[in-house]
Amino acid sequence: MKLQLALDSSNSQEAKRILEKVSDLVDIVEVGTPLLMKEGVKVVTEIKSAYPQLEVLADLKIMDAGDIEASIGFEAGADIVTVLGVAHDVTIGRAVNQARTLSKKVMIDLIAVSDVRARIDQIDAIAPDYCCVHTAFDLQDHGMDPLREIQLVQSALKRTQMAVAGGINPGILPDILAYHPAVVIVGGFITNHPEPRQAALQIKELLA
Ligand SMILES: O=C(CO)[C@H](O)[C@H](O)COP(=O)(O)O
Repeated sequence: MKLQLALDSSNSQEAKRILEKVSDLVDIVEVGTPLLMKEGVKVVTEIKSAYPQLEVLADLKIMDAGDIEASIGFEAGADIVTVLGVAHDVTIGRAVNQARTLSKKVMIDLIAVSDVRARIDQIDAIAPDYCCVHTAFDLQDHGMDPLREIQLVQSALKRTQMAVAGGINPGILPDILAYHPAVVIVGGFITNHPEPRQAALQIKELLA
């Protein structure tokens, strides 16, 4: 099971300071959407060259032009790019083809997919690398319970591995781990913690 650290600060210096403290504890470092919007894909290049041993995910949340936008992330040094599950199948397929050509990976983000039961089979048929059950930032204080969706996705996926994201902390993590996700994505619990390393160690202990 991999730990993905989401760096969603819009300030790359701050994001890099946190990464420096926990880089030995994480498997994948995510350059978050706010950071990409503010500073561009050059942050992906900088982080990949500073930490070549880590996988770097560019959270591009691609919605169209799957091959063009995925290659922007891959050419910048990303190992994985994200594509929205609400995008058309052809968009997901083009991003996946691009990834296969370059020996890279695609993670599909199920954020805002209304009928997950129907969509998950269609996405799995395209065989991206990961499919992420994601509780949106904007819903995290609305008492969302992701476990039902996690269970549904885990039982439906045949060709694709499951990732889980959105407000993950040590309180909910044990319940999530019961569904054996391939990737656990943690952002704010680590990055907003007064002691990010302590927070990351707490998560690692639960993953062990
Ligand atoms: O993609 C994201 C928001 O759209 C975040 O990176 C993801 O939700 C993880 O961060 P957190 O643990 O703070 O929710």
